[in-house]
Amino acid sequence: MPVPASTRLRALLNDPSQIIVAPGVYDGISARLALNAGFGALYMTGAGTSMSALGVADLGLATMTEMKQNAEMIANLDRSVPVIADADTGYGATLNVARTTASYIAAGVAGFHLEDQVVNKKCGHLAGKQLVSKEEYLARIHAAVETRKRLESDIVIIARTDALQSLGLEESLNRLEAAVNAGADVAFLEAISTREELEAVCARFKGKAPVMYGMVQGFNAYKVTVQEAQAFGVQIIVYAAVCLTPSFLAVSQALKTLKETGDTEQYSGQGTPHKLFDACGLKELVDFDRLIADSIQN
Ligand SMILES: C[C@](O)(C(=O)O)[C@H](CC(=O)O)C(=O)O
Repeated sequence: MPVPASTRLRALLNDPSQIIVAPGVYDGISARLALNAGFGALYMTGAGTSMSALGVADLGLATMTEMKQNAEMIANLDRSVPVIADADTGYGATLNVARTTASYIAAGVAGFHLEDQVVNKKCGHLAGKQLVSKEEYLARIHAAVETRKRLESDIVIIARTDALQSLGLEESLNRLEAAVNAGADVAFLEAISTREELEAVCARFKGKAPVMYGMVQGFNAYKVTVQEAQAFGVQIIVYAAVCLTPSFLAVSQALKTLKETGDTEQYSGQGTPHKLFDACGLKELVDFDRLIADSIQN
């Protein structure tokens, strides 16, 4: 029996000398490229899923089913590489959160984060976010923890709070601490923008729970390298936009060039689309097909 991805993620988390670096992926190509680049974990960005699967900005429009479907595809490209997936608010009340947890477990997701925004949420870096009460947030965490227990899973539950913007640092840390006491495994303070905030979350959870940091370039996120994050005590760092930003910029440029010049020949010497097929498993698929054909003939 192969080791479940959640168990692998737990093993990584149990070693505080390691930092888990998870690039944000949102579709088959970005996930394949991140796997081919050798990352030991992936992060399924909800913002990226919303934009790539639905064509809309991250305003809580993606449903649980759409999120789970994307997470399942990504998690099953290489089951030995754990995928941490965005589960937003859990998509409803307690029973919805339980269903989300069960669905993510069945999909092969290794870990997921649950936050305290209202169901019609916004990307964590936008203004005007609204929160549910601490009690309602903790009910979400309890529902996930209880479901995990009933399904005998070890999926990693990451508590995220978006409270920094409206309630401030101390109340945000209190919310995360209560979530960890309720059985969440990891603390994720969303939209950190200063060194003090990053230091404070690491200090509060030192020896109690691993800390996750969301490093989104271009927003107001406090900028750290992987090495600096590790020195602060961060154990998971996710780069939600690392694939989104270059794909947005490069594709926009290529389309502009086609529109203006009527030509795509500047890419002709690059060896694509063949290289892209190779990046997405062409050789393995052809080899498999041949193996079966040979086995029928013999
Ligand atoms: C982490 C995040 O939830 C995501 O969906 O990747 C987003 C990131 C983004 O919008 O770039 C967030 O809310 O921070």
